[in-house]
Amino acid sequence: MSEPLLTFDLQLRRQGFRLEAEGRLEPGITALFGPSGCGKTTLLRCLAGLEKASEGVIRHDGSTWQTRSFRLPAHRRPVGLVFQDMRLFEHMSVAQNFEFARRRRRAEGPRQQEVVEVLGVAGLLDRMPAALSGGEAQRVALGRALLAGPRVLLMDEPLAGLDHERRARIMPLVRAIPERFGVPLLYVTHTRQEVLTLADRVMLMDRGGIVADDRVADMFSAPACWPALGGIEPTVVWDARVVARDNDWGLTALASDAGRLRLAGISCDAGTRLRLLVAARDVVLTLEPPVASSALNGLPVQVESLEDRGNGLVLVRLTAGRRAPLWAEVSRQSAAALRLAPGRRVHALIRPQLLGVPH
Ligand SMILES: Nc1ncnc2c1ncn2[C@@H]1O[C@H](COP(=O)(O)OP(=O)(O)OP(=O)(O)O)[C@@H](O)[C@H]1O
Repeated sequence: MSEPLLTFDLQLRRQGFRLEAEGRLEPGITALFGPSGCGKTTLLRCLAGLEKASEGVIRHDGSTWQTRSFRLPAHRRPVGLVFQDMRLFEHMSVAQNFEFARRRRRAEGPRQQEVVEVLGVAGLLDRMPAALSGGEAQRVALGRALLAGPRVLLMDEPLAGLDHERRARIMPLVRAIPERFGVPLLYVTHTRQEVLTLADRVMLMDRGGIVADDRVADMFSAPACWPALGGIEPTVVWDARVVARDNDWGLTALASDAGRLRLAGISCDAGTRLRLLVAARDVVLTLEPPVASSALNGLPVQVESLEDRGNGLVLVRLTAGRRAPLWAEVSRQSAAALRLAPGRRVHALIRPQLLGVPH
């Protein structure tokens, strides 16, 4: 596993609320997810040095930002902040906003040309903030944060004010940041879809504490986490990589821990990383590999355990390929007919859903 870049062990007391959060930020995008009022924004503010009453320790890549006796002021922490309300300087053009950020730099930062190109804002440089749409302003805010040369980017529901289409356009840009600029991102969101499409990891927060921190695929596949993720139905998330295109049939072949898969209706280059979601109700079990079926994806699987849901349905935990988890929901009658029991090998026909942004 890669070295953590940022570690924290923080406490803060307010009337009716107590933050006691310990964790670490890994490279890539970490979604900070949890119910309203659990302390997500407060944690971001503590990391940025904006909560004077916070106590505890923050270390970043060999340097110390905070201990019991020392506190690096907010303006000296190499942190970029992007909020929903993005606070561009209204009296400066986009180019001047960028220039201001570049002058604030204390260390190396990305080239403006690269940031402008990645965020697609070349045509906006002469505009004033008041003349930008919500999506444009958010891209400019992101550019400004990047040009200040942050070592950690903290984003608090940056896309919450945007409609679905604008979000969908900005998400791949956000997704590209850690790799392109070498900056890890802590991203507060209320939206499960954003967690699934954007994040490498999820930090689950509840009542002021970090209650779980894991890879998205592991978190979403674990029943113990389903209530905290908003009561999702049994589901697994698999990360996969495009290995080939079959242009005759318009199919894309993917490699995943579960085995080889094929998807229709997408067009991606070999090597593109994708994320798939497979809901238990989109899995059909058969004793033999299907001879004739319209399902594109059939995998040999092994039964791990069964849970009678009490409503005529049985939830079956399976493993596929290199121990990729899979859930199937079948009727009690089907479970009996297939003689499902731990260790039994059967076949699963699955219908994976592709999640928005390449990973
Ligand atoms: N300025 C403030 N003064 C006093 N209490 C505050 C202040 N800001 C937030 N709180 C309280 O601190 C707790 C944590 O708030 P915080 O905004 O960090 O939660 P959150 O998880 O970000 O919520 P949301 O998802 O609704 O944005 C809540 O109980 C909130 O009411």
